[in-house]
Amino acid sequence: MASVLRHSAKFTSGISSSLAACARNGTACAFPCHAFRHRNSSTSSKIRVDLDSSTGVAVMTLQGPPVNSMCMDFLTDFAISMEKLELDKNCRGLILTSAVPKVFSAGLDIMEMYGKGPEHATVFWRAVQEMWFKLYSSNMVTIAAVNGSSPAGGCLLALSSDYRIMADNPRYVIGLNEAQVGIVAPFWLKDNMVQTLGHRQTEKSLQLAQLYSAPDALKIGLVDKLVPEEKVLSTATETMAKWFSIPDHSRQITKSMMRKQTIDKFLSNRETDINNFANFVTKDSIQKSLGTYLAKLKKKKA
Ligand SMILES: CC/C=C\CCC/C=C/C(=O)SCCNC(=O)CCNC(=O)[C@H](O)C(C)(C)COP(=O)(O)OP(=O)(O)OC[C@H]1O[C@@H](n2cnc3c(N)ncnc32)[C@H](O)[C@@H]1OP(=O)(O)O
Repeated sequence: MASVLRHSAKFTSGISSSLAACARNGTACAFPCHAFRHRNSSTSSKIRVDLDSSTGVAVMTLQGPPVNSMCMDFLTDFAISMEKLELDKNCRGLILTSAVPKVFSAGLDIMEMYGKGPEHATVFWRAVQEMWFKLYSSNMVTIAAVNGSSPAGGCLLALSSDYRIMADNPRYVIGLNEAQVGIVAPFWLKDNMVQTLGHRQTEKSLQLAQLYSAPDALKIGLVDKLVPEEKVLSTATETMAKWFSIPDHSRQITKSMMRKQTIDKFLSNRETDINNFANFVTKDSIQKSLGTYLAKLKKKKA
C-alpha cells in the first residue's frame, strides 16, 4: 500500500493531528512525535507538504487564507519545505497547489512592504529571492497546479516551475501586475518570464501589468494546459508520470543547463538587488502607491 508520509515541518492543527499522523503512518510513539519536534510552529503553518514515497511525488499545498499572500511566515515555511524535499531521496517531483478556494496565491503580502523600514525590506526581499531561487533551481520536476487566481508572486511560483496547469475558469487570472501596484518586477523574474513568453510579449505584459484570464494565459504560453478545476491535481499527477519517464540525471543536467545563465546572473547580483529593493520600496512615492493600492483592495469589498 502506498504509504503517504506527512512530510511537513509543520502542521496546522497541532497535537491532535500529529497523533493522528502517527497512527496513520503506523508508528508507535509515546509522544505526539511531530508536535514534539516542531511544536513551536504548529499553529502558524501556511504550507502543508505530503510526500508519497511510493511514487516520489510531493504535493505542496498553500493554505494561508484568505489569499495565500506571501508573508515572512509563508516564505520561511516555503524555504524549509523545499530544503527538506530537495534532500529527500524519495522525492523526485513536486506539485504546487492551493487549498484556498478561487486563489492560488495573491503574491507578496503587501503589508510586508508597507510602512516598514529598510531593515525589514532587506530581510523580506532576501526571503523572496530565496523562494524563487529554490524553486527555479530545483532538481525536482516541479509542476504548478494553478487552481485559482495567481497574480504577481503567485505567477512567480508558476513561472519558476517546469510545467503549469491551470483551472479552465475565465474568472481566474494570472500574470505579473507589479507595475499596477506601483512596484517593479525584479530582473531575475523578468528573465524568467522572457524565457517563457519571449521578449516582446514579456515587455507588453510587464509594462501593462497584464493579468490574463486562464484562456488568454494559455494562448500566450503563460500556462501549458487548461483543465476543468476538479482535474487540475489529477492532471498534474499524470503529467508528472511523463516527466518521470526521463532519467533523473539527464533531465536534471538539461534543466540546469537551460537555467544556468539566469541563475548565474542572479547569484552575481543578488546583494545589489536586495539593496535596490530596500531603497526603492521605502521611498515616500512608492509607499504612497502601495497605500493607494491597498486602500483599493479593501474598498473593493465595501
Ligand atoms: C522592487 C521590486 C518589487 C516587487 C517585486 C515583485 C514581485 C512580486 C510582487 C507582488 O507579489 S505584489 C502583490 C501583488 N498582488 C496583487 O496585486 C493581488 C491583490 N489581490 C487580489 O487581486 C485579490 O485579492 C485576489 C487574489 C484576486 C483574490 O480576490 P478575492 O476577492 O478572493 O479576495 P479579496 O480581494 O477580497 O482579498 C481578501 C483579503 O486579502 C487582502 N489581500 C489581497 N491580496 C493581498 C496581498 N497581496 N497582500 C496583502 N493583503 C492582500 C485583501 O485586502 C482582503 O483583506 P481584507 O479582508 O482585510 O479586506
